[in-house]
Amino acid sequence: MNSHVSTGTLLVKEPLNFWGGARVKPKDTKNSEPVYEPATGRVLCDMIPCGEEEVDEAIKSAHSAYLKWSKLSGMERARFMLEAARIIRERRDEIARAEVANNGKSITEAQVDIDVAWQCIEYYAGIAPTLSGQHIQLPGGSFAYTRREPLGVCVGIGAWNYPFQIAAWKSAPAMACGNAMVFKPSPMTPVTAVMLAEIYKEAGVPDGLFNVVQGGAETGGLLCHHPMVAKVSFTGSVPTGKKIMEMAAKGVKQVTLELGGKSPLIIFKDCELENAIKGALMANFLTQGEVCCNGTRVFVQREIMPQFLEEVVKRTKAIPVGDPMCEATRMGALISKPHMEKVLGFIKQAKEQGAKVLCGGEQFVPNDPKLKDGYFVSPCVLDNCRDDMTCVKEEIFGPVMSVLPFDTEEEVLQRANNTTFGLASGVFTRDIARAHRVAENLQAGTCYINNYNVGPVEVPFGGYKMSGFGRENGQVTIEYYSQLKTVVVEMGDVESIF
Ligand SMILES: NC(=O)c1ccc[n+]([C@@H]2O[C@H](COP(=O)([O-])OP(=O)(O)OC[C@H]3O[C@@H](n4cnc5c(N)ncnc54)[C@H](O)[C@@H]3O)[C@@H](O)[C@H]2O)c1
Ligand SMILES: C[N+](C)(C)CCCC=O
Repeated sequence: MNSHVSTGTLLVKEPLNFWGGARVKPKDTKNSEPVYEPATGRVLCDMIPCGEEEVDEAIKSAHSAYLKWSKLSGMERARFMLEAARIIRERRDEIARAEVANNGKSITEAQVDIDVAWQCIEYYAGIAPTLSGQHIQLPGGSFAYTRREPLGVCVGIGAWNYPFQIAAWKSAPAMACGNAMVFKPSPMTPVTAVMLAEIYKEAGVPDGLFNVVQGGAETGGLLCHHPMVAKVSFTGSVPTGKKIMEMAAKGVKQVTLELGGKSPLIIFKDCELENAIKGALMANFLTQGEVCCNGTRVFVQREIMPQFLEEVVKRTKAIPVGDPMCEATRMGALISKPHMEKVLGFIKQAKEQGAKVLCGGEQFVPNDPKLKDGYFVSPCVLDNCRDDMTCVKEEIFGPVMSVLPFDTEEEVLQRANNTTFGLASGVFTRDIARAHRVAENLQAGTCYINNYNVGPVEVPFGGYKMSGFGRENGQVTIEYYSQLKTVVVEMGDVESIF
């Protein structure tokens, strides 16, 4: 793949599976599915799902790499990981362009995603040498110690909104702890995970340490049920997350679930309004609104509602939508035609239920003829929303902001928490005590104070309630990719009661 890919030019012909240290041709092409370039509607490549035999080969390849990798010291693992991070930095533009062609997000955002990916690998490379156990003194000179050990072969299953970044978020902590991984990207975005696999190989990790199998639900099921798999880390929707948990339960495998959300963003009248407006845009329109932690329920204190709406609508209308490979574009195309239709359906239903469209919410056809069949939707702000409307209750996963007025802190907290989701939340206020009180009382895995959707790799990310459990990023994720062994050492004689 070259770094000069522009919209409408990329065709992917190479095999997209990777195990044993090389790309692997699919055994059977009969269930092949076309993969589209969202900006043009053109076929980019075929996704050919892996069957039982291929999944088994990939897992066995991972297991043999695990036996070698888990015996390395943290410093040794870190060296390979730092080299992988360096190669990603070097190939940033090429990977970002492939991501844009496959996902439809703007090149500006894709470049940030690739940066976050290498930062994540670099971060966990830094942690790998620090992994250690504890020494516990016992009576009579005896003692115990703990060893932090890897789990074995871990499976990563990804969503389509951050394809490369999700693969890095899962593989980096897994590898730092001494595990191997078999990763399955979404069938809609099969292109870039295999680039990560090639980069790890180039960095010198053992063949089989990071593998990619392509496929959808069936392949995902084969991975979850495989007896040699110790853990499944899943990113995707709540309904699929429930199935993953059921499958993992059969083999008593550990699970991390990074699921969906319908997060509240609360804007108090004492906020710095300019920042709150920028925050609301960042909370809703990154990656065409296809972001799990988006703050799509924007609660605005009644007194500042007119100014907020005027400015937010003005700036939403000014968002440049179009060719995602252009530097000036700030919003690209949605992932697929059915998804675009689903998002437009949510907007239609919102209007039927009484919401007022202040801007956008329509299919958008850019002037450039090559984009005429792309899946573009103009970013939408909905007013007159009520808590019982579908657009306020369900995850739309598109560029749709629902704005809701509120009067008091107590009231808004109750309404913000009135959801089965709990991924993220946000609050804008100048009152420091209020900010921390609200953060404490919001039922969500993350609360942003006076910002939204910033995601440094050093801080843990994950859900409360039905948005899942386990964490990605931050030091705590080590807990989710390792297990603790206790070794008890007797220095005297055995005292037996028998
Ligand atoms: N919390 C997070 O970190 C996070 C991040 C990104 C996306 N998401 C969520 O992901 C969703 C959008 O992604 P999606 O549409 O790809 O989700 P999805 O649940 O449809 O699919 C996710 C992955 O699961 C696989 N899969 C589907 N059925 C399966 C089964 N029965 N067994 C095993 N694997 C199966 C898919 O092939 C895909 O790889 C949204 O709800 C979004 O909020 C969450
Ligand atoms: C926008 N963040 C903070 C990068 C999170 C992306 C992960 C969820 O879809």
